[in-house]
Amino acid sequence: MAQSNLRPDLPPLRDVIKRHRLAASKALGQNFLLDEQLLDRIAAIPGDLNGAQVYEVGPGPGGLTRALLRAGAHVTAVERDQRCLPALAELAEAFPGQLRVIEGDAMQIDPAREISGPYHIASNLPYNVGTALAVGWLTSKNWPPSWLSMTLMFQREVANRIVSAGGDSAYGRLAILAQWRCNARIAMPVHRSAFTPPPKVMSAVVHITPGEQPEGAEMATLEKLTAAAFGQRRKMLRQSLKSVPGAMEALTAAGIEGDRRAETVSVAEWVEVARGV
Ligand SMILES: C[S@@+](CC[C@H](N)C(=O)[O-])C[C@H]1O[C@@H](n2cnc3c(N)ncnc32)[C@H](O)[C@@H]1O
Repeated sequence: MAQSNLRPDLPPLRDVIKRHRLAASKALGQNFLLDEQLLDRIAAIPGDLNGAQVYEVGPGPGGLTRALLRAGAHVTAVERDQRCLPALAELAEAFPGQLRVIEGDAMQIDPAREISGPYHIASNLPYNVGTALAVGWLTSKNWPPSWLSMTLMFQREVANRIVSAGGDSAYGRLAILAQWRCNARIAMPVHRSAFTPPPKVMSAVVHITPGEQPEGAEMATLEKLTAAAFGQRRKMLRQSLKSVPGAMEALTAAGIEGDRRAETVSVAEWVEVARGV
């Protein structure tokens, strides 16, 4: 695959935004990152991207996109806001053959259909659809999935819910979904002041890589169990799991006492229960 070590001189992102009149739209979750050093650090999280394929949701004026391109990645980016397309076309010209922009709604797009071969996902996600997109990629029917890693910006609270190891209020279905067959960690906290305009909340970049799917455990069973247990998270498991056939027997077989609550059960223990249902 062609690799680019060229570092074209690019105009500052502030100038791009001004010239293309990209006033941030709240409805589209637009909070732009303009600090190129920070963007280069985010683009470095997946590791060496030289010649790699990357899928990006919401390039906006192209801050993260240019960092990915500088790292030598071949980027397929989906942007909903038409106003950003001329700025992205300029970026594509500066990195010939490295950037393809799809105008559309990422909720309607399956990256595996757009990119042939494995790819990384990297995005400063629009907050209104970020969790739904990540859940879609995490619940891929094919395992290992076609994505090699995900480097995703979330509100800090959502990031904490993804990486929680249990025992706290952040722990729930999202943590289990993210961790039962993936490794998930917070790679970088990002202060709200790094964004233009600054959002009300703090953010964090989460790095997720696929692991082995545990044998004998089905995602549908895991979802059923955790929906029941975390839907009534203050209750003891012997109460909250009553509605799931076979759950009590599986709990006993896994050596988990019925008087425990959902958030005290580790991801590995939930997998063990799912195996037994
Ligand atoms: C938080 S901004 C990030 C912009 C840029 N990547 C950056 O880091 O500065 C989110 C971007 O996602 C775009 N967006 C919002 N909803 C989208 C959707 N459903 N599909 C594709 N892009 C979307 C917005 O227009 C915006 O450009």
